[in-house]
Amino acid sequence: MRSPKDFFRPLAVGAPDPVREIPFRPSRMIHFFDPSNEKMAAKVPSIAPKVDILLGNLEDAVQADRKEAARNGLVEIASATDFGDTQLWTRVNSLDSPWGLDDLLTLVPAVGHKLDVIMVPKVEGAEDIHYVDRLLAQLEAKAGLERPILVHAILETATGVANVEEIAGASPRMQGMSLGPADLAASRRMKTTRVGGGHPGYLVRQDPDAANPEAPRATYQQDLWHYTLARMVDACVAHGLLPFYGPFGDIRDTTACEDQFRNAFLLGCVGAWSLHPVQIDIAKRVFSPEPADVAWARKVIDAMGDGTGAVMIDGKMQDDATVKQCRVVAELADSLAARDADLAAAYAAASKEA
Ligand SMILES: CC(C)(COP(=O)(O)OP(=O)(O)OC[C@H]1O[C@@H](n2cnc3c(N)ncnc32)[C@H](O)[C@@H]1OP(=O)(O)O)[C@@H](O)C(=O)NCCC(=O)NCCSC(=O)C[C@](C)(O)C(=O)O
Ligand SMILES: [Mg+2]
Repeated sequence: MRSPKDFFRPLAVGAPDPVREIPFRPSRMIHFFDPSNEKMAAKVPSIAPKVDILLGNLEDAVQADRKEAARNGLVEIASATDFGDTQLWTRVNSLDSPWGLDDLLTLVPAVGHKLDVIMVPKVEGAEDIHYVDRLLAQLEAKAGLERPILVHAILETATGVANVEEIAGASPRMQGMSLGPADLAASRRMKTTRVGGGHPGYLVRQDPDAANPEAPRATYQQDLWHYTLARMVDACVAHGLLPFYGPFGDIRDTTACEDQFRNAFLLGCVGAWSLHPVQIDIAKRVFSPEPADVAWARKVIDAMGDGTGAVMIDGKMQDDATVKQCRVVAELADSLAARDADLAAAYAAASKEA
């Protein structure tokens, strides 16, 4: 293990200094596109201003014989497009694949100055992050990059979940994590064939009615992903990283997608993946606090003065802890509103009414 004194030293001579804190930028959705798919690639300039993060996917969902086309397509798109304040990410192929190394060797010199974050799939432990960390430092030094490229891990194997804390703390480059429910289900031998979301068979059933044991008993579908997501959120927050829900594969079921995203939002995630244009607005809506909640948060912050003591507002007790909860909501609203005029107007109107 590196000494804490060395943790923030560059891992290659000439590489940029590692960041001390992960910058928070609006991150409500990571929109996936396949750079080898001409139709999707053609939509990039019009989608970029509508999303917080655009991700050129090189891994799963790109056919094996299209891997090079996807890699080269991403270089072309990244070079030709002005992304404004939208972040550009990529998901490279896994470290044990025939393509992962070439992805990094191609992308960093060619478009490293445009890439904010590299998503690494199937991360199993700190050793995977250490490998990428050193390699990126060497490539950054060689390319003369002035800011470090950050790393995002997908949690999609049982071993990765078991090692989630050490992955989160493996490098100052660690920006965040996402849940990978499809690979994780396979790795754990779970018996769901869905990509994220609930399952009708994973339920609890109401007790029988003693007076009428044969009467139908209500069942309640449970969240298969709650445990993993909660562990991931804690590991991320403990290490100053941003947690994201991953993909929701049932594109047509926009209602269940919204529910799953909202659970993740309430639990502490900053965003989710959008796999199809229809999921962009769902993520935008869900991961932006409700105007009424923002107005309430501001009211509590105003009433709490220096943030200590206890007061009653509209019948509810407020104190040093609740003002912190309210600051979380208000600060997120402020950072989103700074980039979104409609949201800024909605928050201002709701605060005026409150
Ligand atoms: C689901 C699919 C096949 C339906 O694609 P479609 O063409 O059948 O859908 P459509 O409704 O007919 O599409 C309408 C239009 O939108 C376009 N379009 C469609 N999607 C996009 C997009 N993302 N970005 C930009 N444009 C898009 C599409 O090209 C079409 O354009 P057109 O009107 O000109 O004909 C398609 O949306 C798609 O391929 N999405 C990305 C899938 C992906 O990236 N999967 C990997 C992430 S999930 C994962 O890896 C799991 C994980 C974490 O690893 C793990 O849990 O283990
Ligand atoms: Mg996967």
